[in-house]
Amino acid sequence: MPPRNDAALEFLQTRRSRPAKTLSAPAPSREELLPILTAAARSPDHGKLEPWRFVVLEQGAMARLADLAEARGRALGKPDEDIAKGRAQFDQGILAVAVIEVQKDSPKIPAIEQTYSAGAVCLAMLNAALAAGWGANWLSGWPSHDRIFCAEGLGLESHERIAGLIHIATETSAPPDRPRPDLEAITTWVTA
Ligand SMILES: Cc1cc2nc3c(=O)[nH]c(=O)nc-3n(C[C@H](O)[C@H](O)[C@H](O)COP(=O)(O)O)c2cc1C
Repeated sequence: MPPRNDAALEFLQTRRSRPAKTLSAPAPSREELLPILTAAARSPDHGKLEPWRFVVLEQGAMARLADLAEARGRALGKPDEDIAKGRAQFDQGILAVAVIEVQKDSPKIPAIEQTYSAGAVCLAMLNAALAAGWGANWLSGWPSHDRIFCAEGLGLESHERIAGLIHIATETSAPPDRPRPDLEAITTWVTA
């Protein structure tokens, strides 16, 4: 058996997100972000399709995306409350990495496995950012599922979608932990 990595196990057993709205400047520099992106890209990927890519949303992009979220909300006839929520994550955003699921044609790898891989990348990025000492939070929100927002705001093509917006910046407060799943209720041991 390889040696136990107690620090890694302890981190994985206690890690928790920091709500995006509690994050403040500074965000990681490009240099500081690279190891986080490297860790995220080291994720399980059946068939080595790399069915994902990253779009780093820096501070300068946030105001534009907030306005676009508002315009899309109005065009879609959404209630004011939803429009305010849709733009808030960009109004408050400091830096976020959009993990883009990029569906690849494959005779062997089903589309759903590419989706799972993109989700794995999101968690790997979140955990790498937390391990690096940043506050981080995986968000979606209705704009991230709106094709026109994705195309106009982030340049996504028709075979691409946002798997997650991983906000990364400086934590201001650690939230209380939330209730965690009852392992007994979700685990079945099959012995025969
Ligand atoms: C795909 C996905 C999308 C999410 N979108 C949001 C969101 O838009 N807003 C939100 O408050 N939490 C959202 N969450 C929940 C948070 O990322 C996270 O689960 C919660 O803050 C607790 O995470 P922790 O277990 O890392 O502490 C989302 C989670 C996932 C997996």
